[in-house]
Amino acid sequence: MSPVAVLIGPPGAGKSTVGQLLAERLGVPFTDSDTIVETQQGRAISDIFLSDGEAAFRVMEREAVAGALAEHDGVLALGGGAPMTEGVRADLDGHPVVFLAVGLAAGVRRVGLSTARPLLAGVNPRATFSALLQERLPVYRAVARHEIATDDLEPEAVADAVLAALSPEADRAGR
Ligand SMILES: Nc1ncnc2c1ncn2[C@@H]1O[C@H](COP(=O)(O)OP(=O)(O)OP(=O)(O)O)[C@@H](O)[C@H]1O
Ligand SMILES: O=C(O)C1=C[C@@H](O)[C@@H](O)[C@H](O)C1
Ligand SMILES: [Mg+2]
Repeated sequence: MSPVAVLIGPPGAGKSTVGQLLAERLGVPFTDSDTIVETQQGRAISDIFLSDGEAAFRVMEREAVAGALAEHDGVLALGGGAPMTEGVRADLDGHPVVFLAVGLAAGVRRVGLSTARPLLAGVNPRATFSALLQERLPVYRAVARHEIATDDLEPEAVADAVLAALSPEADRAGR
């Protein structure tokens, strides 16, 4: 058993929102590596960052992703930074990975100033988000089979685009 779709992308790309829609459409379960880590740890990711640090979180995240890739046969959304871990990238090989892309303006608008995202909780979330996009874009692209630009699409339309990309024909052609 393995996921029918794995969604990656920066914070605010819509992985959780679109992932749930997609799972409903396909009649399969949805899970999110962030939720798996929080459930296993019994605390919020912001608390894990605060007390254990990011490196410790990345280890927990890698284990959560590996487990879900092996066992979850629905839609899986990954934490925004998960593909930056080499072991996660190796584990993603062969899975139907879809990159939900979002530009700086839309991304910042969507994430707002939520303290639930520890990496963006600094003094200049816009600059942080911009640097994060630059660093991660090539990595997201390298691991994904498909890329969907979400800036001008409602979540329902993004779900449509993911379904179209994952249709057997498009998938075989790597489109
Ligand atoms: N295509 C979209 N158009 C407009 N708003 C969107 C779209 N996708 C998501 N949103 C909104 O943006 C916010 C962030 O979406 P979501 O939590 O799904 O992102 P995420 O990729 O899971 O982020 P994170 O990595 O932080 O978990 C939510 O308020 C959601 O309703
Ligand atoms: O972009 C990131 O590095 C993160 C995104 C969230 O999904 C969480 O996994 C965590 O806040 C880190
Ligand atoms: Mg999410």
